[in-house]
Formats: sequence, C-alpha cells, structure tokens
Amino acid sequence: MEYSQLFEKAADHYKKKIPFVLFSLPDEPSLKGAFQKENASYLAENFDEESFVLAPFNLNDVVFQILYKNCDVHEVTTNEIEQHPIDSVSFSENTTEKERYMNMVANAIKKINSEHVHKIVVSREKKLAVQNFNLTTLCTSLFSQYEDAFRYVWYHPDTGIWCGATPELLLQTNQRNFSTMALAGTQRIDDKMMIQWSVKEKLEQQWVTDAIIDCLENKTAVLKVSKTKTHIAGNLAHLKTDISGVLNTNKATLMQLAKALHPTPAICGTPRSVAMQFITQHENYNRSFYAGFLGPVGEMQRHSKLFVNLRCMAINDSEATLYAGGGITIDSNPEAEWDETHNKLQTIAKVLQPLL
Ligand SMILES: C=C(O[C@@H]1C=C(C(=O)O)C=C[C@H]1O)C(=O)O
Repeated sequence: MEYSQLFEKAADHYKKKIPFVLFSLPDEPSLKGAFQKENASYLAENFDEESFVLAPFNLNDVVFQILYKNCDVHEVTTNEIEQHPIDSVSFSENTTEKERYMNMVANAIKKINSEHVHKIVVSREKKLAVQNFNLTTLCTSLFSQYEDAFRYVWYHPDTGIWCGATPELLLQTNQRNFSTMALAGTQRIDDKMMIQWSVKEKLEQQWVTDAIIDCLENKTAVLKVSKTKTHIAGNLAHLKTDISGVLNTNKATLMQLAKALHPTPAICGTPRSVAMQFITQHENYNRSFYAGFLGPVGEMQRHSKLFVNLRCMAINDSEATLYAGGGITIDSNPEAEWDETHNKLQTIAKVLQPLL
C-alpha cells in the first residue's frame, strides 16, 4: 500500500463516520494507520493492549482508545512524501481577544506574585473558517511538514477530527526503560546562530525538570538527567532536558505513570494544584484534547510513546479550532505572551493553509 492509498482510506472512513488514526513518529520514515472495522467507542481503562490512546487535558473526561485488534492496521514508508515547509500563514487576530488574553496573563502574574507560585500555563483557542475541506489534502499537508515532530490525524465520531505536530514527549517506555523530557522556553527562530536563553527562560525550564523528577523519583530504580539543550520545533526553539531511566514496574503501570506525570508543568504550571485552579477559573474555554496526551501503546505496556498534544487543532468541514498557550512566570510580559501564542498557532496554521 502507498501513503496516498492510506489517505484515501482515511477519507473514506471519515465519510462513513468510522474511527481511525494515522500517525508518524518523530524522525521515523514511516506512517501507520489503524482503521476500525466498525463504528464503536472504546474508552481506555488500562493501557495493556496494542492500541492508540487519546486523553483529554482534564482526565476526569474520558480517554479514547483505538484498539488494533478491532482494526485494519497498515504501515507505509513516508520516503515518497516530499517535504514542503510552507511560509507563514497570515490570519487576523481579534483585538478584544488580545485584550482579554493579556488581562488573563496580567492576572496570572498577580497570582504568582501574591502566592509564591512559580509558573502558570495559560492558553487560548483560535477559530478559522475552512473553505476547502478535504481530508486527503489535510493529510498530505501535515505529513509533508515537521518530520521531527510526532504527527497525527485522529477521527472518531464522538470527538471529530484532531490533528497536530507536537514536539513534546510525555513518556516513552521500552520494557522497563523509560524516557521523558522537560520542555519550556520559547523563541521564534529568525537566525539559528542567534539563539540565546535568558535567566528567566532557564529558570522556568528548570522548574519543569524538577517537577518531573519529583513525580518519577519514587517510581524509578534509575534516573538520568541530561544537559539542557536547544530543541527546534518548526519555526520555534525551546529549551529541553531529557530524563530517562529504569522503571520500578511493580510500583506503577503505564497508565498510572502517565496520569502521574500529566498535567506536567510545561502545560499546567507549578505548583500543579494552584495552576490548575487558575486555569479552570480564568481560561474561558474547554481545552478538550489540547494539552492532553496521545500516542501508541504496546501489548502489555512494553512499548509506548505518549506525546503531549501541542501544536494541534480540531477541524470539521467548515471550521478549524487551533490551540496554543505559554508558561507565565513573574517576569512575563503580557504582549510578548500574546505574540508567543500567535507564533505557536502558526505551526498548525501552516498545515491548514491549503484548506483555507
Ligand atoms: C503550551 C504550549 O507549549 C508549552 C509551553 C512552552 C513555553 O511556555 O515556553 C514551551 C513548550 C511547551 O512545553 C503550547 O504549545 O501550546
């Protein structure tokens, strides 16, 4: 089977309202598709079976699962998909929304000042009208960009279409070995040689690293922390620390571990409870699957790659909803934070370009 046939199969499933997922792992020249044989909903109670899971930001909501045993599963090479980085997409922003967002950031800074909070991650959604919806075009556009990200197109009649190209790993396991990452700090890349990180950005990223280590310490037998590096994701650069080791498997299942790590300080904040409370009170929309996690899990939890659902959108025949946020700390500037979300929205807007 060729990749174009996989895209056609996906379009056919969408037309018939039957769940499927297409995905490609970072830097791997292959594309996998799992197409359910019939329309049914499976909610994940554990991550023990070969499947693809999609978890929302709020884990009180249901976690969806496409179980491979109920699917036709195909894997094709992506070598023939020509990579076409697309120039920036221009879309207008609403001034009232900008004011509202900057206000929310200012309130987050106030909260951080008054309650000794380190970091709160706030976000927004951006709706764009879709004039030329076509699932095959969407797949071609997504899989011809961002090879180094985790890319996916998911469809389920209960969730609609979600797709994205995320740079952030939540948790990867191979037998008892695991790895994860602490990602924070964002800069637009105008010149790769000029990337320099401020004390604020380094500190913010360190908090993310510390909080992840805290979560894992009593569940791991060995824990290794790498040096912090610059990580390129599309037109953005982030600071990244790799954290890896060996799991103490009798202390946690994969699902328990993922749920312990989520929501990480990269997408919620730290301390978690205060940040979560702020998000619930001040963000005026439902994050849904944005900033949740997703990915393939293997039989008996042996191999799994779960990613944080960033640089993503939900899309239907007439409208796309794009999502982006950023970490607020004591030194944040509301206008710069607004610009950061605009730059992050660009990543997924570029995928949408042929449909606008
Ligand atoms: C919240 C997002 O990104 C996260 C927040 C970052 C930041 O605050 O600098 C950087 C990378 C991600 O961990 C997003 O892309 O929507």
